[in-house]
Formats: sequence, structure tokens, C-alpha cells
Amino acid sequence: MTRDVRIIGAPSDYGANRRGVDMGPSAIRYADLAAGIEAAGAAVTDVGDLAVPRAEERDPNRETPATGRANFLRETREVSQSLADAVAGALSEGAFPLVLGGDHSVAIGSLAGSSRDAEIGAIWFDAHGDFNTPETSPSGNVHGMPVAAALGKGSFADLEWANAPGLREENVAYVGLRDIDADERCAINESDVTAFTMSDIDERGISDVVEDALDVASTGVDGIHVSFDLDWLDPNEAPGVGTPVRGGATYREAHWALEAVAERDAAEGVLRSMEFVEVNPILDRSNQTAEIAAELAASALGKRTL
Ligand SMILES: NC(=[NH2+])NCCC[C@H](N)C(=O)O
Ligand SMILES: [Mn+2]
Ligand SMILES: [Mn+2]
Repeated sequence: MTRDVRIIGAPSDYGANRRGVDMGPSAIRYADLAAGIEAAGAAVTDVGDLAVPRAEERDPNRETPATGRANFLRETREVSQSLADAVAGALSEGAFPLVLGGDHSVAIGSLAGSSRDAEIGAIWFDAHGDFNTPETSPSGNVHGMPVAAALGKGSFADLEWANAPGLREENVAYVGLRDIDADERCAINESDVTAFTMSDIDERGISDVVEDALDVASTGVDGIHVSFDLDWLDPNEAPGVGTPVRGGATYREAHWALEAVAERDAAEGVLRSMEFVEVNPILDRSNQTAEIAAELAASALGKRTL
């Protein structure tokens, strides 16, 4: 059966403090995303970009949670709710949601939508844990919080719109972490998520680590969400991101990882939704980071060399 991929742009930069990531969806489309997906044997419909609210005033502390700090929370809620509806809507119509960010706060909406009527797991390709809460975040930037938001950690427990109803900690697997804040580290270690760092990849190789992550994410669920932050890659290969961290995955490791996702999906039909986030064309060189995102999306959806 041909997969019907629905591209949903979520051009929000409210979760990051680097403007420009709102242009990510255009840059990834411009990098021949649709043609790559068709080459993978899928059909493509592009529904364009979601409307993103205008910030009424640049006062980042409005609508603060009861404790702690989360910048632009009202705007983030609006984007998250409309993205969750778009993702759930695609799934209910038999389409595969492919979300283009935007900063990583858009994952709050993707996860809520993907798990609205299903149990899901999540694989998180990222340099960062994105496990801060408004209470632990050193920056207040919500793109450092989407996993905690989805799991209802800290004061996110009171924000129903931010929670992913069908996602359990046991089915969250990180791949390639290398930059974690102090309180975030404690929270990850105390939780039931599974975290593979860059050191795990160095030691065991990308292939074993991704197979383990796929096992964790797919055990006992209806499907998995792949969340891909382009800063997982080394900044030499993917410079167009707001929070680059040295020592990331190589281009080949990234393709290998997403080809492994495609293979598992071909065997077990596990892939349910996916997103590529944090592409910032202003910080990029000749759209290189957006091109990698487009290529990786095609790999995950089954594009093969031979
Ligand atoms: N999706 C991202 N790029 N997240 C970066 C998060 C950086 C830092 N840990 C913070 O919470 O502010
Ligand atoms: Mn990151
Ligand atoms: Mn991230």
C-alpha cells in the first residue's frame, strides 16, 4: 500500500531564543523534500504551514506557569493545539504526518496529536535531552522542554494541552545525547526513559544503538514517533541550528539511523509520525542543513540507494 505522506509546516520560533528557525519549513521544502519522498515510493500532499500567532508584545514572561519560567507559553500553546489537531487529523484520514519545524517546542503538538487515539513510543535524535521543566530550565526556552511537557513533568502536570496522552516514559528512547543541564540530568536519570549518549554510539556503533532504541520505543505500542533535531548531527555537517554542540553524529550515521527506522517499519509497520526541527536558514550555509533534513526524511520513509 502506498503511504500518503502529509507535510505539515509548523513555523514557530517561540521555543527558541534564536530568530530564523521559523523559516525552517520553507528551507526544507526548497531542498526537494517532496521529490525525495516520492523517490521513496510514497505519495505526498503538502498542506502548507500552520498559522502561528503573533507575539502580542515581546514580554517573554507573560502567562508564566505557577512556578518557574517558560517563555512565550501562550503562543506555544496555540501552536501546539493546532499542530496536535493537524497531526491527529492526518492520522484519522489514513495519512502519515510529517511535521517540519520550527524549533523543537513543536514536538509538544506532534506528540499530543500522534498519541491522541493511540499508545505511542518516541525516538529522540538530539544533542539535547529537552527534558527541562519551567522549574529546572536555565533558559526558559520551551524547545528545551518538549519531552518533559509530553510526559507531564513538573508544572506541565497542570497543562493538559502539553501532555501526550498515549506516551509512557518506558517507550521514550534518546539517541546521541551530549549536552544536558545539571537538573535535567537528575530528572532523566530518575525517570524511566532510556538514554543513549554519543559515547554509547562511539562504543557500540550506531547500528546497535538504534536497534535498541527501536526496541524500547516500539514495545507494546501502536506505533512510534520519530523526532529529529538537526543539532543531533555534528555542526560541521549541519551548521544551520540555533544550539550547535560539537561532537555530533556524522552524515553517514544519520542516514544509517533513519534507514534502520525504515527497515524496522518495512518489517513491522511501526512508523506513525515524524518531525524534523531546528533548521535555521539564517545560520545555515547554502541550505545544507535543510538539505540533510530532506534527505533524511526520504531515508526514513524508505528511500534506498539500490
Ligand atoms: N531543542 C533544542 N535545541 N533544545 C536546546 C535546549 C538547550 C538547553 N538545555 C535549554 O533547556 O535551554
Ligand atoms: Mn537539540
Ligand atoms: Mn531538541
